[in-house]
Amino acid sequence: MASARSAAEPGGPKVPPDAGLTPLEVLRRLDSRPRGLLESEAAERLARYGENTVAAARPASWARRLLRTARDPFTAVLLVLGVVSAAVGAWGTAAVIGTLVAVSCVLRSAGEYRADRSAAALRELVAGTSTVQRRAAEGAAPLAREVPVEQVVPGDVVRLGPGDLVPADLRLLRADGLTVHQAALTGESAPVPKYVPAGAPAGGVSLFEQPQLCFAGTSVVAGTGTGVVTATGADTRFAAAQPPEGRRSGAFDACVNSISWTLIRFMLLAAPLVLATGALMRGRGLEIWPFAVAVAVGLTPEMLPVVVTTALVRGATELARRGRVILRRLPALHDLGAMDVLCTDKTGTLTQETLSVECSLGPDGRPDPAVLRWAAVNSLWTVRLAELPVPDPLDEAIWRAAEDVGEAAGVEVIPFDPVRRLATAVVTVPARPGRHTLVVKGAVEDVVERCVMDARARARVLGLAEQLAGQGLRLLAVATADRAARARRYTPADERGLTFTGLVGIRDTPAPTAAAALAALARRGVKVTVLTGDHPGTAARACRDLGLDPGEVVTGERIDALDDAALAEVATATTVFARCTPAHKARIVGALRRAGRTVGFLGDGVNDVPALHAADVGLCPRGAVDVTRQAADVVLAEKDLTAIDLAVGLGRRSTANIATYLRVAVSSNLGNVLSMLVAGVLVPFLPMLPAQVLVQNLCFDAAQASFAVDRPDPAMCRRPLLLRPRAFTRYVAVFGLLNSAADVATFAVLSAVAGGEQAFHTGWFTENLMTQGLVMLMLRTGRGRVPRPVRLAAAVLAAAGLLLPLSPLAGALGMRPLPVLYHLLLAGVLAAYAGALLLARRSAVGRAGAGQP
Ligand SMILES: Nc1ncnc2c1ncn2[C@@H]1O[C@H](COP(=O)(O)OP(=O)(O)OP(=O)(O)O)[C@@H](O)[C@H]1O
Ligand SMILES: [Mg+2]
Repeated sequence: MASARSAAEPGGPKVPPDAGLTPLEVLRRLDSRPRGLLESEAAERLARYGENTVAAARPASWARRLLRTARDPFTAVLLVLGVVSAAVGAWGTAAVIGTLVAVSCVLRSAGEYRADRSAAALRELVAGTSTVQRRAAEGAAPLAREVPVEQVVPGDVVRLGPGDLVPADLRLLRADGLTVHQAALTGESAPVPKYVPAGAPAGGVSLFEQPQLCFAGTSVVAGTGTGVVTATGADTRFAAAQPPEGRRSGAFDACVNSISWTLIRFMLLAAPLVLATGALMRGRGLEIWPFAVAVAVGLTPEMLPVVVTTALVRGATELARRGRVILRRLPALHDLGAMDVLCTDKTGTLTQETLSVECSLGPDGRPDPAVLRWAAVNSLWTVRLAELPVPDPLDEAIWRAAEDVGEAAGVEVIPFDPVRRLATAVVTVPARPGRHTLVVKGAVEDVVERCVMDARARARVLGLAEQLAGQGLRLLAVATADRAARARRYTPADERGLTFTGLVGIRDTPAPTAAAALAALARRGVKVTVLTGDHPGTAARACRDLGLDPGEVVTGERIDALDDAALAEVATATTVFARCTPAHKARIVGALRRAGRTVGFLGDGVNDVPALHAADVGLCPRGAVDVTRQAADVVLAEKDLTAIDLAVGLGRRSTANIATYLRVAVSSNLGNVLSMLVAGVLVPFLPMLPAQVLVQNLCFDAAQASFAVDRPDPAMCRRPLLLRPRAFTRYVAVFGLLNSAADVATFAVLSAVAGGEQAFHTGWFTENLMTQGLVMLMLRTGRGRVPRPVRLAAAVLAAAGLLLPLSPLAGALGMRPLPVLYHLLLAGVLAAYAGALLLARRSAVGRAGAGQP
């Protein structure tokens, strides 16, 4: 990928985009034609100018990966402590810290590498494509075909349709109702219209405001267009704008960060505290710096990044294999586990994508095939006149049902957009020469509003719609208008003074696995809320068919009347929102998040993109349009909603394992630090040599990394699972104190049976490793058999505690063998400690901290 670029000419052909050139002049400068490039020209340009990718999209190198892992706060603090140690000449400490950092970074980047590799194959499935118009040979007809976005070259003629990502910087040649979302470049959240201005483009406005230019990194909200590529890859404005890397961090990252910073504050406090105690109580100076640093390092759960990555990679790989679910952002797995509300749109997600027309009714409610015929005229021309037809399930259903569409000829279209909820085709019919017929179809309320009819007739139509929607039908209202033919273009302002023609009812059947998936989510404590643009009656009925009680349906109009606080309250209590615009969907998601919920959003349309961005975790089916897939964190490779349930389960398992690691590691580290402070006062020598602190720490870390593959208590996975910093803090305080109490008891035993510095160091070392092994087995949450890696790690840890003082390494570590009596008494201390752990686990603090109800 990168090689093509390095061989490439920098810059590409120079076409100042705002130079006031006409479209033809732009084409000439790019050595292109309106009919598109030849395939051979495109291949030659691809080699010359390189692939159409921005540097950030290329896979990271090993060096970059390693550097990235070092950016984690613990690693940074450790590095600082290491550098300070080296500066004061404590080389041993500096070396051990260096080793800790290196091990953690290497393990972590290896994990990330594996994750990238295993996801790469699946990611191909969701890679973006674009439609280019090229010719096989001079004189051959141009052919519109999809190519991977990377293969778009300068001079290519590209077609755009709703849901497309603009693949490169473009100068428009034609456009129809084209609106694009430029937020990635301008921060402006409202979509802006793009068109080809009559005459040469006006100067003086900023580049992004120029209507004839579209930019890489933006996306098409509605309408269609054709444009010629002026710049690709690193030459685009998008590359120049250097978008912020990645996207917002989810709920899980926020929790881990909050816990991390609490610990870092503790660490920064621990070193000065040790120095001050040493100075005040024993009159010691800076010579105990290595000990102070060792204490601070002893507090860090250095393996946290490793455990997080390993647990995530394991979850993601299993998900890809079993559920064919692709995570575009690895930590999204945890957000799925924490999710307690899933907002979803309806058609194509909860109901089947293929729809079928069931009835075609006149204003009086009697069958009238003419209504369907007009609807088909509208469908046919809105699609035919689009630059890039995007198959719409409603339009497809209408074509299939309509037998003939008469002899209307299309003139122009005003494409559908989800805020207007209308699509209009302007046609001519042979019977009415010199006239234009506007054929409008769309949501019943929006069409009726623009029709000339009295209040009674309007009420009758709305009543009829209500009744049909109650049967679960999707409805399209059809209206027409007869106007004098004109050359001036039509706009939405022309959609008024219409004559109401009738209603088309379309059957919307539940997706096969939807009911089962909704039930499974309910069992897991995830509330499902439907946010649809459809009629309230249709939405309510579809929910009932899926076994979901719709309750009172809230419509978009009501949402507009609510402020954010009121909306949060309504959103928590509502199951179905109907007649939502894209902005409504995003507002509801935002309101739920502010109310403290962790929100997922599942949708497949362009109209779902703002909500996907607003959610903690965005999901979409694989068939969704490009922008939607880009906005989602999670892509369901198969149209099977039960995969969401699997993902939620795996997300919770991963979070539970990380929580176990944090609880065990932090509580025992905290206990150790407390004991060191206590021992610092009790004994006349350093309570533990820096090397001992660090070696023991290394042993703990290595053993506890096994929690990444633990099997947590199923009870933990039954509810949405989020690390709760408050409960966590209380938990580690209580268990830390218990741990320290066991240490102090050991000090008493040691002073009774074996005096001296070496004996103290050895005795405490042994006890520490053995209690650690015990805690690993007792503070994990799983029931039944302990997974082998955890069992093995705990056993090795305890054995190391017993055997290291007897080994040849003992001398180097400043340890010596201890009498049997000590070991017998130690067994007593351990038994008492185990009893205390059992009791504490059952207490309220123990249960809440372990995430149990
Ligand atoms: N191609 C179309 N032409 C005319 N009207 C349409 C078209 N597609 C949808 N509508 C109207 O707009 C309304 C909203 O549809 P839209 O697809 O924007 O909503 P949505 O939120 O995606 O709905 P869903 O939850 O069913 O997917 C529909 O109920 C329908 O009345
Ligand atoms: Mg939709």
